[in-house]
Amino acid sequence: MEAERISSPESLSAKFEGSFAYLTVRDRLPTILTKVIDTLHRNKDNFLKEYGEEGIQAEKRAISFLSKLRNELQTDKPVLALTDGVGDTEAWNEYLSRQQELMDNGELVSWFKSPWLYVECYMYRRIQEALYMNPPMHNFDVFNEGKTQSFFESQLAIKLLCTYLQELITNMENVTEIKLRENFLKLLQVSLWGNKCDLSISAGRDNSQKSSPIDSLPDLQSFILVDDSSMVWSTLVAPQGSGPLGMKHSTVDIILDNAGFELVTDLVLADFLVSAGLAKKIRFHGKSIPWFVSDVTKLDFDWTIRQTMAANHKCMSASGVQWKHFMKEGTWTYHDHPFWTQPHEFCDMEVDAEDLYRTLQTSDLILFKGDLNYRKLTGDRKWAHTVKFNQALRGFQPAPLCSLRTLKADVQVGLKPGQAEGLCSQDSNWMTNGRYAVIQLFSPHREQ
Ligand SMILES: O=P(O)(O)OC[C@@]1(O)O[C@H](CO)[C@@H](O)[C@@H]1O
Ligand SMILES: [Mn+2]
Repeated sequence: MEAERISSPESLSAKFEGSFAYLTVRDRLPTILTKVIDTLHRNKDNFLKEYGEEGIQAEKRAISFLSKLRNELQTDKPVLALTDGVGDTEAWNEYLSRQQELMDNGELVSWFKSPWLYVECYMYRRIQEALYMNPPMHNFDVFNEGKTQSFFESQLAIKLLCTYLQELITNMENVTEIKLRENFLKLLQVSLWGNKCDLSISAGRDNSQKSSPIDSLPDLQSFILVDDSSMVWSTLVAPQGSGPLGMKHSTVDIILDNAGFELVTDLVLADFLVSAGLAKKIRFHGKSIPWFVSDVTKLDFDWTIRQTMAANHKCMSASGVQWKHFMKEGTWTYHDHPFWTQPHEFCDMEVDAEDLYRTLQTSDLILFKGDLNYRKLTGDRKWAHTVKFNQALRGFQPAPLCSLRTLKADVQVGLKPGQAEGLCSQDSNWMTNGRYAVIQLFSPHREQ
């Protein structure tokens, strides 16, 4: 494993002028900070109503902290240690020291010189610091409005999807294995394309699902660059090559990404897995702080189930009621380990978050949703496109795992020779425009 790490390519970074990382740090991150500041301004009256003068003072201090942060970023100042003294502060500051050791010629870790993955995660953690340092604002989710809006803007697609799910469940009894497999593959793809709807890539602008998620699948098929979905199915139904369909008592872990439409697609897939007897337990993993604009927190997760239950639409509310029931009886559980909101590459997990790694080792299949998880799986490095997924994981192999990701960052491994060149000639932004996707599996049980 050590040899593999030594041969790892360089991290993506804003130091490569003109790269997507560079443009993100230069343009997208300051825009997001400006929107956060605007959100605090707009909520001034609410803070006054809720907390009186103390609320207003806290809001002012948080805004000034965030304006300073934006300035630090834009002028490429050194990255500062966190001072808020909460549970993960030390881990963050220790990670900063690690980054410092990687710098050449005594240069300081800074926004435009250090790994993009690190500084981008760090920005979201600093936004949280602005709130932690200014109670009573510490529980305020600066991204809440965008997340709830994206859920409401996708209502039609959500209703269609819930209707589709309820029909599948009603007709589940005499379904053949071929049909079951077909339905599974469809819902896996719906969950995959749900990842188009994130608000970080659009710097907070509306990016919701407007068309029918099932009807669009055939047109999207050719945009899936790596499609290991048949092997995902095999992993689910007979992981060790034994056991009849549905007898495996599998645990499936879903590492969630975005709230809004994407979360609904994940819940629908999870419902199908349980209702079809393909999984016995689903463990959802979300974020413990607001993260990358649209990522799911526990509040978003619970809110989404409540909203779905309360919908004035038969199939949607039936789905919500079922999901609430799964949570209540423990068939579904929600977890938010702090590691998910730290900047580490996942190959560090076994050492830096051993408890989480041990939990994931008990999984039969781990689904990693979204682009940021892919970046962390592959370390956000300049891999050649033909490098095997397994190699880019650099020893991160807790259990069979599958990435469901639309491409929104310039890292992609596991392509066939010539595939990337072909894509480049058709669409020069293929790695970052979210039009393409992968369903990419690593399984210790199969030859890589
Ligand atoms: O993980 P997600 O929600 O699919 O994507 C998050 C994301 O849009 O944020 C970054 C842009 O700031 C991109 O690298 C990345 O694709
Ligand atoms: Mn996200």
